[in-house]
Amino acid sequence: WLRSSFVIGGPRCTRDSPTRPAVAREASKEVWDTAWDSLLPAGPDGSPISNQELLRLVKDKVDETYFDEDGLRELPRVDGLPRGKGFFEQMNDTFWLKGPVVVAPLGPLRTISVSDPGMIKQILSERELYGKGFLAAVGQDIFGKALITASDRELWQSRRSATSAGFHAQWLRSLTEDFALCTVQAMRVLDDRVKYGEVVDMESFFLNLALDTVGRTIFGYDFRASEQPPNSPQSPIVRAVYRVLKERTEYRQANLANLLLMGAPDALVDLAAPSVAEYRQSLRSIDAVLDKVINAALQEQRLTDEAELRRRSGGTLLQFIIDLSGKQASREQLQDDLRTLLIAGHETVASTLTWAIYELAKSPKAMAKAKQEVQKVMGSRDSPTYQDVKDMKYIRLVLTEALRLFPAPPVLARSPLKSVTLPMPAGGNVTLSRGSLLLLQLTQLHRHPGIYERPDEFWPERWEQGFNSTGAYPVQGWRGYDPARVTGLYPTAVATDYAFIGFGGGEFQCVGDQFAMIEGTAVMAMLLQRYNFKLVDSDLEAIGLDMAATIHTKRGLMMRVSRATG
Ligand code: HEM
Repeated sequence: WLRSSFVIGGPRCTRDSPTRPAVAREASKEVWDTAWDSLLPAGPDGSPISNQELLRLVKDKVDETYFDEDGLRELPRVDGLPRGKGFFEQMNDTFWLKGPVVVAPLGPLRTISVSDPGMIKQILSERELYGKGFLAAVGQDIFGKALITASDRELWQSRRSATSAGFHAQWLRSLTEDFALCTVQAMRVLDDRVKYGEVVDMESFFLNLALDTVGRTIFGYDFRASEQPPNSPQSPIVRAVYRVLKERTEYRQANLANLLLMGAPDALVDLAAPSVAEYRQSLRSIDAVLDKVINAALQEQRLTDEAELRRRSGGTLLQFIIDLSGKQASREQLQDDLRTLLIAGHETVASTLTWAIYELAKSPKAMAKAKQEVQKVMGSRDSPTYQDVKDMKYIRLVLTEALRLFPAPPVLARSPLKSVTLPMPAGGNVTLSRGSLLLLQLTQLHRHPGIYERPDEFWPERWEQGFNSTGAYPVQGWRGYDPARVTGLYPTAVATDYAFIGFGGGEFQCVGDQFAMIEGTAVMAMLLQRYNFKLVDSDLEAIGLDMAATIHTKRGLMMRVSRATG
């Protein structure tokens, strides 16, 4: 999808001939505008952008192409990427050629891609001025109306409060033990494969492990994914989860019909699109499990106040939400919340761990340093504590650096809820109409040559000291990075003045960021303590990259894993 945001569209249509009589054009424009306004009127300023209103994005493109009406005329355009190069090189070239703000086609729509930290800061930190627009609409049949997709502010606010209260400090601390238990379970299977000298797909390993951790900690269900053969899970529920993930990341890019058929009745879908029917069946299987765990949590319900709940250690996030809110949240709402957490908290963590082990295996110095840290902090203990996670700073920087290079997701989408004027990095302003589709390009921001020294290099130590704008591309107004501003487990958007937004920033910042960092650090430490890792092929071109909801490999991350001695 990300790739298509640059590539789809082909050559731009030519604008209207200048010889066309201006009067006729004005008249037809008036008819055209009136038709749109009566059929699909723009909503009032500040209101959520409805799915129907999103169709007005097509109008913007037609206005530009046929009526030469284009408020974005001053911005550079991208029609496609240079061929025959790797993804990151292509993004780099585009940056150098066109700068950090470009207009790019996405099928029949027009997008504005941004990779300047100042503009991104303005977009992410302005409360209530931007919604998630297009991407929220596209994801609604998967996530329902929960945090990621709730365009209605009141609903989003209520789900955000309920969920983020659940991620309280006491619970987060107690999670380290759960993460360790899941990792021990996964390592048992890994040990068998290591014994027989098999090549292991570490991407699948991490996906399975991250599914088990989310199941255990968020809603108390043991998927036993780590016990399944990688890439061909036998349990129907694990298969269903992966089928839904695939829908999110692959099928929709490959076949737009899947998306168009989402509202169609089952009988029609069964006939017209077996893959959509299969996807719907998978969603139903997941909901059946969620129904079961919600029932169990309701039976256990002990209504109590938030202060008491915050002192509680252990238990699942679901139990917390149910004990806090009683029957305020409907069963349907709880299902949407859980499906959102299941998907948002699973693939992202697995992707970060995958790229972290890839980079460590490529960098013997970083690997040795990481292993030394584990040895120093954990000694002969084989499961980390929360204090260990805090003490293993280098491992946390390894994860941060992997997330900088391979952000998950690689793009954030936003749409202004009313017309906004944004200052441009090189001076001047750009005015965006309500509903415009903004794409914040994390892959470019995180490799910005004016921010990061040797931007494409894996170099976790860069986060140990402060840095300011450098090199041939100075970034006006960027405050620089100061480690003194890091208060939690990783450098946030605020600490980096929006140069690193691996967990987003502003009001929609990731609700599971601490959860993810604790999990990532505990899992990585346990693996480094027990095994050595060697890449079968380190070349990214050979591994193959798929840009989707996360950056994942085309064929898995194949590694030779052996038991560490000593
Ligand atoms: C390394 C792992 C993770 C990464 C890189 C990550 C990244 C992100 C990012 C960038 C956003 C902001 C999206 C936007 O602004 O449009 C986000 C939001 C979110 N994340 Fe994460 N995430 C991770 C782990 C998790 C985990 C473990 C959970 C839950 C268990 C989670 C749940 C969510 C939810 C619910 C949102 C939506 C928040 C809202 O809109 O209020 N994430 N995540």
